[in-house]
Amino acid sequence: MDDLFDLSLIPGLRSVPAFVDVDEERALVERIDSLALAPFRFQGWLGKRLTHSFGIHYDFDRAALARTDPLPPWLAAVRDRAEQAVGLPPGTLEQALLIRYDPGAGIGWHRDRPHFDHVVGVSLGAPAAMRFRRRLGERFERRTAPLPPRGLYHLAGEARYEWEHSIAAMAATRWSITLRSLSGRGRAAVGD
Ligand SMILES: O=C(O)CCC(=O)C(=O)O
Ligand SMILES: [Fe+2]
Repeated sequence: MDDLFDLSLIPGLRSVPAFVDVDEERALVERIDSLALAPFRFQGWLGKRLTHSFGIHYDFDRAALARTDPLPPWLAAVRDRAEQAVGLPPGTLEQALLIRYDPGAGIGWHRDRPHFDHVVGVSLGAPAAMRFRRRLGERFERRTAPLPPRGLYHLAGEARYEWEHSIAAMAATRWSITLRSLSGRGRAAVGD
């Protein structure tokens, strides 16, 4: 874990700058693009980003969590390495959410659903930045973390639970692999 470093921006936010190499990035992008990516749905709204989930599926329309197709081998391999990189036990990151942000697509301010606990992301394609904010009285305290292509980030603790995050609309295409563990609430929701 020597290459995992604390961005020092927010406790709980850590990164691995070159988690995948250029050849692997190209292969992963091809794999993601070959999936049936669908516009992200939120309470009847269609988002601009395209997504596909494995392992666990969260249906925002029905606010229900359910098990879905297991991670295919190429994705399970990334998941296994990500767990090792951040020091989580094997099999902890049960959900993989694949996203393609075409030009104009981003993700608005949010905290990830309470059904999930650890959040580990891998960035592919165009560089982006993850913006963080947390309310401080009348205003927001803000931080910005770079999301370089091929890098991994880990959100836990304060960065995960006390801060909201967002990504501004992209100018060029970015793909991401977001791996998440289930919280106690999430495990109860899927019937574990
Ligand atoms: O694309 C990313 O790296 C972040 C996605 C995200 O924040 C989410 O799906 O909750
Ligand atoms: Fe998120």
